[in-house]
Formats: sequence, C-alpha cells, structure tokens
Amino acid sequence: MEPAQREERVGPRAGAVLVSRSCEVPDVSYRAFLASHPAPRLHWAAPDGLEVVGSGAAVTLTAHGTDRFDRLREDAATVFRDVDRTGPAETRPRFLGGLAFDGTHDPAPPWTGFPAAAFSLPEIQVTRADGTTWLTVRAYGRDVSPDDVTERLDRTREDLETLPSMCPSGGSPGVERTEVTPTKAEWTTQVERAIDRIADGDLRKVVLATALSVDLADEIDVPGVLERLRRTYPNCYRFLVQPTDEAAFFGPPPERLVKRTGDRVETEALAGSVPRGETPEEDADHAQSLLESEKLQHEQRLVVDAIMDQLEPLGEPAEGEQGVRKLTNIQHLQTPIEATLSGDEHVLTIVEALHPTPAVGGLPPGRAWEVIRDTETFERGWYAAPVGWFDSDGDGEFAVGIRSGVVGGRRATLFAGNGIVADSDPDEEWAEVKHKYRPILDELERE
Ligand SMILES: C=C(O[C@@H]1C=C(C(=O)O)C=C[C@H]1O)C(=O)O
Repeated sequence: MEPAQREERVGPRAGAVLVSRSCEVPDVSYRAFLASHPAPRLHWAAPDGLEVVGSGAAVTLTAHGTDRFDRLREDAATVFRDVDRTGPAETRPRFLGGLAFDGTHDPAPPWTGFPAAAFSLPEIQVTRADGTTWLTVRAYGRDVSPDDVTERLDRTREDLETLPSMCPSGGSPGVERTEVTPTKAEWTTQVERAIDRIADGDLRKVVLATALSVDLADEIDVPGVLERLRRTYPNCYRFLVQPTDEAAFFGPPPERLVKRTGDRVETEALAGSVPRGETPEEDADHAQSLLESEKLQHEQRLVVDAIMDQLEPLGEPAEGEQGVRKLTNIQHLQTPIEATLSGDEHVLTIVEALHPTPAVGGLPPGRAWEVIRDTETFERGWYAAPVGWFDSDGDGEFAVGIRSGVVGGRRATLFAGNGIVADSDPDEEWAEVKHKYRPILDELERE
C-alpha cells in the first residue's frame, strides 16, 4: 500500500504550500493501519484522548545542536505560513516526533535514522479524538495540486475499508539472549561513585541509566506490541517513531513532560518508585512505604522544586497534591504541576525549559549531565527525551520517552534508569531498574 518508503526527507522551503484534506471514516484498527503502511511511521496516543497514527512524511523538520529548539520553531513557522486545508480542528496539522536526550547526539546504531530532533507531518494520517475517527492526506511543495490530494484521500479511504478491523495476534518474537550494560558489579561501582560525588557537595541527584541488549528469536511485530500495550498499560502514553524499516523507537511511557493548551500548561513530577504487590494488602503496604520513605520523598521534592523553578520564568506555576501513580508493574510518587503562561510561549519553548527534568537527568542539571556522560557507556539516543506533537498555535503535548526501546531486525535495545541520591542503595536501585524493563521485555519474551 502506498506511500513508498522515501530515501530523502522533504524539509521546509520558501514558497511551498501544505495541502491537507480530511474526511470522517469508520473506526480503523491502528494495528492493521501500521502493519499495512511502510516506514516512515508514527504513532502517538495519550491516555486521556488523542490517538494519531501516520505513514509517510509530507514534510520533516530536523535539527541538531544547542539551538535545535529555535530551528524547529522557525522551520515549523515556515511550513505553517501557507496552509490549504479542510477538516475540523482535530485534523489540523500536528508535527509528530521527538528529540534526542542531548542536542549533540550522533545517530550511530542502534539510533540509525534518528537525528538530534525530527518531527514530521505524515502523508497519510488517522486521528481518533472524542469518539470520532478522521482520515487526512497531505502533500507539501511548490506545485502541489489540491485536486490530486483530494483524489488521494478518496483512494486512501477505499483502501482503509479493506483493512481488517481485527488482526490475529502476531505473538511474541521470543528472546534468545540478553546483555545488560553496565553489569551488576559495574553498576554498584557507578552508584557508589555517584554517592561519593553527592557527598562532595556539588551534586544532589543523578539519574543513571542502563541498556539491555536483546537478541530476538524472530522479528518483532511492533504494531501488535503497541496494540497489546494499550491493554496492559492503559493509563500510559504509547508512541512509535520509525523513520525507516531499520529502526523503530517505541514504548508506553507513564510520564508527561508537558501539555500546553493556550495559556494553560500541565506537567508533573514523577520520581520515586516501588514495585506493585502480589495481593491488595501487599500493594497498599508498598504504596504506604512510598509515601513514608524519607529518601523517596527527598527525590520527589527535588524534582517538584526544579520543575517549579524551570517554569517560573514562563508563568505562574502551582503545585498540586502528591499522590501515588500505579502502573501495571510499578508505582511512583507523582505530583501534578500546572502553570498559567504569562506570554505566548510555544510548547517547544516549555519543552526546552523543562528537559531534562531531574526525574531523568539530575541536579544541578549541568553537573548531572557531566556525571551521566562520564559514567554511562552507551548512548541514550532518544531514551528519556521528549516525544510528542505540536501545532501551528504552539499547543502540544510531550511525554518523557522512558519505558522504551529501539528495535531493528532481531535486535532490541531497551533502556531503564533510576534516580540516585545520597542514601541510595546499589542493590535496591538495580532491582528497581530491572522492573522498568518489564513493559517491553514482557512483550518480547514468549509466554
Ligand atoms: C528514568 C526512568 O524513570 C524515571 C525515574 C524514576 C525514579 O527514579 O524513581 C521514576 C520515574 C521516572 O521519572 C526510567 O524509567 O528509565
């Protein structure tokens, strides 16, 4: 099914028009859509509503370096300058994509095809919002014919009707071998060194991550996995960023980095973790220990205060009531934070101000990043970095790309990290990190 995989990315250009046509369609299986459309493929689902799936890229914005956010905002403004579109607000152009953890990221394997920032407007997109499903077809260029786009919309609508509404489950690929970086012994040394640095006084918290390299017995059915994650992690985001057939980054992250709607900003501090219990009593005991732990409350407080400080220059932040966020495999301390913007700040500006929060970086941020770079022996790539969408008004929503992995062929690399503070215990932190692999690892292992 069209469109064919493209070698070349189409970037923003002066004088080009974005032509977009949409129509309402009967609900479509996202899994079937993804399975029958080639890369580039994108998927975004927020737990409270918007679900988007797309194939092809009418236009792609990429950026590298410390000014990558400025570059994205400017290039997006160029694309949005001339838009010819039909359809309701739900189908307005939303750039979907994300960024690498670090602006100077170099796309070496397993991150082939993932620049330091990349956002696209899919050529074919299905949007589900407020119980309605829409199909959108787009083209971008200097001599795009709107009639051609309308014709393509009609053809694509017919194609969609032939998609099965349910597909048989592809099953799990099976795991042949796993290798974790660092080893348990190396991790213990890394955590002890981080604790020493904290004792020295120039570091308060650092999030150290691990990478699990997995050799698969078979190729993975990513659309099938995303469909199953909808059921196993219903209160999480779900995303897929797949620039080519060679590499797909995906996962069910629980953490919101930011949602901007007009002058309203919603974010959260999510830090401090305990396992779920086997019984309701054990589960409640774990939750209680989470709330009562001085160490975990300290970790959470550092994140809340940092986010409040990071938002302060942009508006008026307000801290909500702390609670326990229960996921299928783990529970976290969570504090919602809201802000009213004082100016018309683009969601990318807020992303830039917040990323990385000390939930995935540390404190102070510059020092923590130095420690991460000195310590971790693999590239974070897009792990723990912003993934989401933005529109022409500067509204948008981003998750933190954790509980995630990048897969190509029969090799998957999963990532998981944990916040290290003064009284961290390497063994406990190790056990906790392993829990964070579960959402994807469970899908890779054969039942
Ligand atoms: C870094 C990760 O998770 C983050 C770290 C947490 C912690 O230290 O307790 C909890 C939630 C996330 O903000 C991860 O999942 O890889």
